[in-house]
Amino acid sequence: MENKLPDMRAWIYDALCAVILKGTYSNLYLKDHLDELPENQRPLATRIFYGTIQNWGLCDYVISKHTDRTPDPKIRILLAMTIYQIIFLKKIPDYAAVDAAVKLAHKRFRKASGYVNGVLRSVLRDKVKLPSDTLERLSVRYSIPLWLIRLWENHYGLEKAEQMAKTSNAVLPVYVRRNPRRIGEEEFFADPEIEQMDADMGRFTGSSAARHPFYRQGRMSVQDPGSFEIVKFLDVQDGESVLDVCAAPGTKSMAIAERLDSGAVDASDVHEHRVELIKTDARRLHLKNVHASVRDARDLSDAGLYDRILCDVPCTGYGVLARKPDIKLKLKPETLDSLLPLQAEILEEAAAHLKPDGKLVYSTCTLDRKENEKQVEKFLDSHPDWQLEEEQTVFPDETRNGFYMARLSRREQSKAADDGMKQIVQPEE
Ligand SMILES: C[S@@+](CC[C@H](N)C(=O)[O-])C[C@H]1O[C@@H](n2cnc3c(N)ncnc32)[C@H](O)[C@@H]1O
Repeated sequence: MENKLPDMRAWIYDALCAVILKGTYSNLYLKDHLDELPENQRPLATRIFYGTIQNWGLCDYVISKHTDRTPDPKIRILLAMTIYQIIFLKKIPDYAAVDAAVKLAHKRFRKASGYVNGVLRSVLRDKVKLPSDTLERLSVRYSIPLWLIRLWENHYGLEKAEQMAKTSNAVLPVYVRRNPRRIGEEEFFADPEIEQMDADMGRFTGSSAARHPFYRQGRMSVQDPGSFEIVKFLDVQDGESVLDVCAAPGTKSMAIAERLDSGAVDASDVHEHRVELIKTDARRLHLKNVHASVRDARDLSDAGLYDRILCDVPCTGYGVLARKPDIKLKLKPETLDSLLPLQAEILEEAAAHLKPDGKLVYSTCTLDRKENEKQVEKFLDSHPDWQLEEEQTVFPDETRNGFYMARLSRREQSKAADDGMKQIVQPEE
């Protein structure tokens, strides 16, 4: 009988071609295609797939040391995924990884199989030395471009730069957030696949959170603890009105709305298809207090005043590289400062919609002072009636993503000035 199951390495190779050559998002590719593999092959295939993406720069460096030719992009992918296995996967014998690659090369691009064999045999024979310069070594070892390692060292010091580079390759745990409206703490954490961290968050130890009954029943969501910190930092009180101006896919909006008995969240985003994600998730979680709409945060002229505003602005995403390894493939120095004007405009526009006593949180999932501290400093310089209540940088580590958050409010004096009637003196009769 003909075997209809795909060869695992051919499957991984096709998956990497889709991500690296066509720009398909890795998580979406897995969502649509992982079940083509037998269940017992999925964890290893996922590891090799993500591992190759995370270590793309290192694998490419090794290739460059073993061949004078620039390989065809497809052959480079096959070489890289095999080198990843040779360097990192102790359980796979080197010869097995190389044989599988040569067989696949023979099937897919017959003529080049000799070249693939030659490069890989050379990799097995001679170990590659990493550069001796510290920053260059970090750059190659963790597949982060040198300009970004330099930026991190410059902004946060060498130790933190190394931590960020290292954890960009971490395999982070999956965390789940309890929906307190639909399930009590005791029942939630009695589930054998959820390890309790605090009253709301747990570590998910099962194979798929999205297939867990609690997820389908709207009793839990997937969220990184660093992202949930931003929600807590916004400090929303029951009954308050909340505006989330860059809300899609809605993770933080949902976390806020679940914790309100009264009060509502206006969750808007500029991309229509992403606003659909907010609506779908609000339905799944049975949240009627989330109002999703398409809106450019640079023009909120149709919005009123709010008690709490969240500006979770688009950013370079250097804090979430471990969970979104595709970002590593697209890192380019020219994109570095490209979002600064948009972030500043969003903050400026949103601030005009805060009630006098309200609080606004500006947050990013990146580690870059220009997008974080400097952005807030610039805002405060041009708004002397505002103050920084608190700011926090959460560095990514082996357990979670990295984030920046700053809570801003108006100063006491300006609150009084905003309350116009107190300043009016009645004319004498
Ligand atoms: C960091 S993500 C937000 C994540 C979201 N807060 C959550 O917790 O699920 C940034 C969002 O900003 C949106 N965005 C980009 N430019 C925008 C603009 N001009 N106005 C509103 N949203 C924008 C993007 O579509 C993206 O969904």
